[in-house]
Amino acid sequence: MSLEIANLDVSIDGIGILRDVNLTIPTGEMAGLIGHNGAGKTTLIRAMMGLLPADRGSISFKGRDITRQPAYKRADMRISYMPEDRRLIPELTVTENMLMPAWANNIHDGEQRLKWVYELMPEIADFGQRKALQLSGGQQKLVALGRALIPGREMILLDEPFEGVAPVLAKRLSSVIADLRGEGLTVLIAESDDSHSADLVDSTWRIERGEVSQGRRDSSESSGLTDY
Ligand SMILES: Nc1ncnc2c1ncn2[C@@H]1O[C@H](COP(=O)(O)OP(=O)(O)OP(=O)(O)O)[C@@H](O)[C@H]1O
Repeated sequence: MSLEIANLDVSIDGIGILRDVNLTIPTGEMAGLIGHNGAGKTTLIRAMMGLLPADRGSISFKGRDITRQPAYKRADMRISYMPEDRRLIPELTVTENMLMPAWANNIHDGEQRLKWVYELMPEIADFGQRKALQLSGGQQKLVALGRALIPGREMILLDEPFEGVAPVLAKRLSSVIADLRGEGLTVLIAESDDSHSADLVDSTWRIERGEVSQGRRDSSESSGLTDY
């Protein structure tokens, strides 16, 4: 098992947000985390990244308890995430933005990994010398995915990657994520509904008011999602 979250409680400013979360993803699999706005997707991803402390419970990655490991250690473990709001540095070029995590985390083969990312997404190589502020929101999402892939070689957490992206670019993002299959990467995709992730994932988890339950795909259901 790659990721194992057990009995996790997380609060923000003393208000309980996540309650008794249990979630597992086997190594190399893709999982969907589906929940409405405010359900707790970002909070769970931030807790997994070590950006929010756990009140109770544990987060383990490849058998190692990382619950209280500081956030910067995630890059050492090759875990990375793509924030919902992209967080590119507008005045830097696309290439500089992509290499930023390599510079910040002493990743020595960053340039080599960048080359691989550019092969995966040739369209972003084409605007590598442009400043991030010159790109559309959807193009910035592609760059943010590429940037997450520089350190994220074991696991990447994608926070609403399709949100606000025009259909044609969302399709492209889906196909890039599908191409990651076979790379041995463990992937979590948070989405408000499963419209883009349904065809990508091996398992689906639903989050509602900070509580997580496992769902499965069922072709007989029009929604495509059924509770166990
Ligand atoms: N900094 C904060 N201070 C107080 N409450 C917060 C903070 N961040 C999130 N919350 C609360 O935590 C709950 C979960 O929010 P979260 O952002 O994790 O949801 P989400 O599923 O990612 O939704 P969205 O798609 O809207 O980002 C919400 O009720 C939200 O109001």
